[in-house]
Amino acid sequence: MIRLENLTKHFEVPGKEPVIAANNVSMHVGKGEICIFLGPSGCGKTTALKMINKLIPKTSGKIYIDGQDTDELDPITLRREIGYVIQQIGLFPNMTIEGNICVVPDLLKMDRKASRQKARELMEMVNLDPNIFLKRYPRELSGGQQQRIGVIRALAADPPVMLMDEPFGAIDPINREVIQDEFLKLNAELGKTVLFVSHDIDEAIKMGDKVAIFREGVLEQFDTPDEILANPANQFVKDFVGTDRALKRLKLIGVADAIMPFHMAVDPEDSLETVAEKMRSHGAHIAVVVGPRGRARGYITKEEIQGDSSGGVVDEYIDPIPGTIHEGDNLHDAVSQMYSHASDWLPVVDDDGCYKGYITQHTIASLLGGVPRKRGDKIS
Ligand SMILES: Nc1ncnc2c1ncn2[C@@H]1O[C@H](COP(=O)(O)OP(=O)(O)OP(=O)(O)O)[C@@H](O)[C@H]1O
Repeated sequence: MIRLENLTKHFEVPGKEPVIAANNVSMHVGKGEICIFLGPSGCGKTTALKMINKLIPKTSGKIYIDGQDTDELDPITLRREIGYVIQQIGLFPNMTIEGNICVVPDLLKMDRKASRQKARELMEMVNLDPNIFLKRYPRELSGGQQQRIGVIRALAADPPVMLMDEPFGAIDPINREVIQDEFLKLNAELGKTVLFVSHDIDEAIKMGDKVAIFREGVLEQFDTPDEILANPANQFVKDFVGTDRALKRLKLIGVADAIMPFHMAVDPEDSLETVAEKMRSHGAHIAVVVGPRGRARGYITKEEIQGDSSGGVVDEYIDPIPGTIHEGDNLHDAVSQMYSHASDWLPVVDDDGCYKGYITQHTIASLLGGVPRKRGDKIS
């Protein structure tokens, strides 16, 4: 969808050597992918982004969007295809929120009624009540709400490509997490191809299908977040991603993908003999006792029941569960829970609190030691 070929930018500085802000940068970002431009201050992230919508003229190289050489497009036509979101937001203070969102559709003379309806839909998608906010002015919104409007405004004309320059950089950490989640959800539905500047490695890991790490205009590594964390290309990338890169990888793996392949759900009235056999055949150390409504009521261990030949039932050996983890959480959340409960395993539950299976520290450790993973890979 977006292809950069040897993209280069030299800024001429009077009386000095030119600054090389982009040095032969080549990459391809597929349709619907989110690519994060990451790197320290001054490494050329913003310059690379602004060359794509011609806010900064390139020195050399090529930029293709959907196979089209952007040299052949005038800047106005090009920018119609590209939504642009910046940290400073830049809403027009004298226009209502509705007016702000519909600026580009109105300029493009798109159907007024349809664009206003679209504005309402987009607002609902980021949890802003259109009946309350559409008629307000930017100063009547919080910073986080204004930034949501900045994102919606860029999406209003339905461009296939979005350029986002540290869009959530000025938002406090808690709201930033919320707005990141909202954006991911929104884009899962809209499927835009997104280039997103950040200097926050955690944001990059969370948001990016691909991450491009820059240093002094050079693209040092371009890969999936997990590949970058598992196999940094050089010492610079290794230092940049941090010494806790193994722990960061935990955020990339969903709890649902690490559930043990056997559920080991047993009934309180099951005989110990049957359960012991079931555990033996699966090599399981734990079985989870599930009540009539599907909730995890407790657990039993292999060690506890293996010497019992009294013909008893599971109910006699139930220990309380150490806590639960939701199937939609990630392994970082799970490990954190395990440590806080001093447990090496956790039962996984769904929205209704029903038992779905369990995860163990041992499996998590072996997942991290294995080959880099793509989002959605399951354990085998
Ligand atoms: N108009 C300009 N004239 C000269 N040098 C410039 C100009 N614009 C940017 N630069 C230089 O180009 C390099 C890349 O700047 P750029 O703004 O792209 O970096 P960045 O990675 O986005 O940084 P930050 O994270 O601080 O925003 C820097 O060394 C910067 O000083």
